[in-house]
Amino acid sequence: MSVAGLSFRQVSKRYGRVTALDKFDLSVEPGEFVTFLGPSGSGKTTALNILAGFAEATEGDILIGERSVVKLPPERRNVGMVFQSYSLFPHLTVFENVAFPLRLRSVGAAQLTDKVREVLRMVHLEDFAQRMPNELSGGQRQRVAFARAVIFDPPVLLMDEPLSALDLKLREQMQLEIKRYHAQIGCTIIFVTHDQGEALALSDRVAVMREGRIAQVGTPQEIYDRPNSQYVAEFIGRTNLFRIGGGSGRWHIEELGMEVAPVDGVDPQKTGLSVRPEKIHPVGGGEEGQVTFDARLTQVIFQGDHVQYEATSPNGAPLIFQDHRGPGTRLMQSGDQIRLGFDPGDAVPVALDVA
Ligand SMILES: Nc1ncnc2c1ncn2[C@@H]1O[C@H](COP(=O)(O)OP(=O)(O)OP(=O)(O)O)[C@@H](O)[C@H]1O
Repeated sequence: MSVAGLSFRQVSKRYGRVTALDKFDLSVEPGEFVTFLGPSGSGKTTALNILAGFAEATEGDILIGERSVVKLPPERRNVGMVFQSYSLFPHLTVFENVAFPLRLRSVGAAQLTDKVREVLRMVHLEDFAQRMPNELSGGQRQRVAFARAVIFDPPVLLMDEPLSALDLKLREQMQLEIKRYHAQIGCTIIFVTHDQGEALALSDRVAVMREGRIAQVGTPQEIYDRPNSQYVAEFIGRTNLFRIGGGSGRWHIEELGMEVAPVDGVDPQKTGLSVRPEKIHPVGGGEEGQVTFDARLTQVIFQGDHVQYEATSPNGAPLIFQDHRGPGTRLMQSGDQIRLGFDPGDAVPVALDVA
């Protein structure tokens, strides 16, 4: 099987006065697993539909491999698809649904049967080959759709919320299957989800979308550890966002009533400091080099392996932090006065949303 990279080049899509995609630019390497992540309406499905050929770009170009595909119908783009809108054929059995792409390609009977069995085994549906789609659960249908999409070893596989109908356990199982499939076959995958955990778990790179554009694209670790903006920091996981006040010289963190060293080349007017909850810890006092401050606990949420705390700073700003529990750790109580601290290196400058 050949593996193809792809690129969106300044692709825009307008529906009347709505701009669903706005000069969208992205290059994906052959074999890469890239996820489009973003809130409802940010343009994820539009980007995938245009790549698949189900919608036409208003302007711009799309390349799969070296070839522009914008003039090709969906079936000539040679991509596998698991789309909610691209449902199973209701009058065909599971076996025939899955075999369909091979019949289109005139694959011989023996090879076809072997291959259908193999992919049905992969999605744990080998005993369901003779069922009709209306005799399956939503999750089973999604797995048949996945089997049908991958059966012809497509160089590019597109998936739009393929796991949304599954319960948590099955969802995690299918995530592993998709990861295993990708590691084994190495095709290029474009995956759409609004589940950030799923995006971080599966992808080589995540493109965080906002109003038809990419707000940030990077590895899951880059996106989580080094968000470039308040939008990305708040969309991926939870964070504490501190405002910077004061003039030149040292920066004044308003919420904590304290000063920190400025970061070169960063405009404090347009910048906040994002500190992830797990980077803030209770401290004994006087920790060298740490930013430390007083707080009062307002909420203690026990989560098994860790505890999630909510607190307020002396000037009433809300804070969140979490602690992993060592053996015999005493849980703090709501109302406790504590001292918290973080390493200044864990405060990431992020562009503030313009009000
Ligand atoms: N056929 C259409 N006609 C008019 N507007 C559309 C059409 N399809 C999408 N839009 C608009 O384009 C924008 C992007 O929609 P899109 O479906 O790409 O978002 P999404 O990020 O996939 O959202 P969701 O997570 O809800 O599926 C939205 O404002 C949507 O209302």
